[in-house]
Amino acid sequence: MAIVAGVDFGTLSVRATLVDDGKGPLGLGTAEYPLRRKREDPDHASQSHADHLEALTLAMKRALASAGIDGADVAALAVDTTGSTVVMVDEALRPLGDYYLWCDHRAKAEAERITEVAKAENLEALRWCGGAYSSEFGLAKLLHWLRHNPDGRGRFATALEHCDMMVATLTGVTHVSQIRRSVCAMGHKWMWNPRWGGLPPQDFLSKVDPLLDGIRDRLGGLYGTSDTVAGRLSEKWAARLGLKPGIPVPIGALDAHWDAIGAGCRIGDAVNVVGTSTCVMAIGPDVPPIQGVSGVVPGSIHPSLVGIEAGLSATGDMFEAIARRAGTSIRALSEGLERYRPGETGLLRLAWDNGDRNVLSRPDLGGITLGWNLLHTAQDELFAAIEGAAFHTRIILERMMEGGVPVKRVVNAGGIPQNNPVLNQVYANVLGRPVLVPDGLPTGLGSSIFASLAAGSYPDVESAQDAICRPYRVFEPDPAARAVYEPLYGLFRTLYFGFGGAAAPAALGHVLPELKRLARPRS
Ligand SMILES: Nc1ncnc2c1ncn2[C@@H]1O[C@H](COP(=O)(O)OP(=O)(O)O)[C@@H](O)[C@H]1O
Ligand SMILES: O=C(CO)[C@@H](O)[C@@H](O)COP(=O)(O)O
Repeated sequence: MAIVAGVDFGTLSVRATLVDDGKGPLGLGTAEYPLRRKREDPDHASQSHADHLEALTLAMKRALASAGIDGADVAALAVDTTGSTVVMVDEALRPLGDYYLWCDHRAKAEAERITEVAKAENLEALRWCGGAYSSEFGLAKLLHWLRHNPDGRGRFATALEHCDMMVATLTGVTHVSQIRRSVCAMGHKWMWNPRWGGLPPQDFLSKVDPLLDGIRDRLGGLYGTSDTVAGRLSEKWAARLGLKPGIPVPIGALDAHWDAIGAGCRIGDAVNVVGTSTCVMAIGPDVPPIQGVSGVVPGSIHPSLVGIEAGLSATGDMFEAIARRAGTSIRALSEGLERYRPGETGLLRLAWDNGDRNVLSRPDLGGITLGWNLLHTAQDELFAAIEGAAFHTRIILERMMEGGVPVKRVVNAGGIPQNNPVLNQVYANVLGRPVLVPDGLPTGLGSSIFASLAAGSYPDVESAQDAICRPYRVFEPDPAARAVYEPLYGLFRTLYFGFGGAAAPAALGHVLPELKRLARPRS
C-alpha cells in the first residue's frame, strides 16, 4: 500500500488529493486560475499554461499541509484535466499562446467543415463521435488556430491536450518526439481509434483544409491508456511540488472519465459528473456508435473497456450566472431550495446557455426560460434550471439506453452533488429512479486510483476502486413527483427538439441562432 497524489484540473481550479490507497483520503489542496472570457465574443474561453502550473504548485503545497505528511512519502502522481483543452506548442513544447478551453466555441466553422467533409467521405469516425464533429473538439480548435495565426505557423510543432501537456511537463519532456498521448482525450476529442488505425486518414484531413497537410505525423507520439506509466517526475518538478523525484506518472485522461472511476463506475452504471458542465459517463465491453452521443471510445474511462461520454455544455456555470445576474452567490441563492415542489415555479428552463453538446450537438443554441410572470424570482429560475438540467440528462440517458447501453444504476458524481442535495433529489424525481451519491467524494479521487495503479498497489481498476471508493448515499424518487414530472418532461422534449431543430417540421430551429446573429456587432 502507498500514499499517492491525484491531481484534477477543473474549469476554474486544480485540486490535489492525497490518498492512503489502503485506507482513504488524507488531505486536499485547491487553487484557482483565471478563465479568460470576452463579453464581445462569448465563444472565447482561454487559460494559460503558466497559471495552471502556478496553481498546481500551490494546491500540492496545501494538500501536503492538510494531510500533514512529508511529500517524500508520496509514491505516485496522476493528472486529469478538462478537455478538449488544447495548446499549440513548438518543438520544445513551449506554448505558442493560451489554451483553447473545452468550452471555447470559436471553432464553429471549422467543426462544421470537418463534419461536412466527413459526411461526404462517409468517414467511419464521425459515427463514433455521435454524427457531428463539435467545435469543442481538438481538430476544430487546431484548424481555427492555424487559420487565425499565420505568423505562428512556422514555429508550430504540434497540438497537445491539457492532460498530455501536464504529464509531459511534470516528467521533463523537452522535445515533441517524446510525447505520450492519452487515448481517452485523443479518442473522444480527436477521432483517434485503433479501429481505423489511429487518427483519421491524412487525405481526409487535407480535404478539410490544406492547412492540415502533414498534421497526422505532427500529432504523433505514444498513445496509451491510463494504466501505462508515461514517465517519472522530474527533479525540477519534484522540487517545485515538494515531492520525490522519479515517482511514476501515468498517462493522463479527461477529468470526467476519472471522476466516473472515482465514483465507483462499473458496467451497468451511468455516472453524471455534475460540475461546471455535465458529463454523462458509462462503460461497456462492446458498445456500438450512438447518434447524438459524442463519444464511444475503447480504453477511455476504463483501460480495458469501451467508454461512453455525452453531456451538457453548461450546468454549474449556468447556476452561477443566474446568481450573478441577481447580484448574489450560488450558495446564498441555494438556501431554501428544498421548499420547492416539483414544477412549482411554472417555468421551463433549457440549459443551453453554452449551446447544446448532446444529443443535438448545436453550439449555436442559447438558454431559454419559458413561463415568466411578474412575481418570479432568481431562486425560481435556479430551481427551474436544476429541473432543466435533470430533464436534459434524461434525454441523454434515454438516447444511451436506446443505443444499447444498459443503465441499471444512476450515480451523481462531480462537485455539485456533494454540496446540493436538492439537485440530487430533483434528478431522482425526474429520472424516476434512485440516484446514488458517493458520500464525501473528494474531487480527484479517480485520479488517485490511477496513481495507485502506477504505484503498483493494485493489479486492476476494480480492486483499487474496492479499496478507495466511498460508500453511496441514496436519493429515492418521490412517487408523487412523477405526476408532475412526466407531463413536464413531455413538454421539455417538445421544446428541446423544437428549438433544437430536430423535430419535423423543424419550425423553430432557426430562432436561437438568428438571435445570436443579430446580436453580433455590425461592421
Ligand atoms: N451549491 C451549489 N449548487 C449548485 N452549483 C454549485 C454549488 N456550488 C458550486 N456550484 C457550481 O459548481 C461549479 C464547479 O463544479 P466543480 O465540480 O466543483 O468544478 P469543475 O466543474 O471545475 O470540476 C461552478 O460552476 C459553481 O458555480
Ligand atoms: O468534456 C469534458 C470531458 O470530456 C470536460 O472536461 C468538460 O466538460 C469540463 O468539465 P468540468 O465541468 O470542468 O468538470
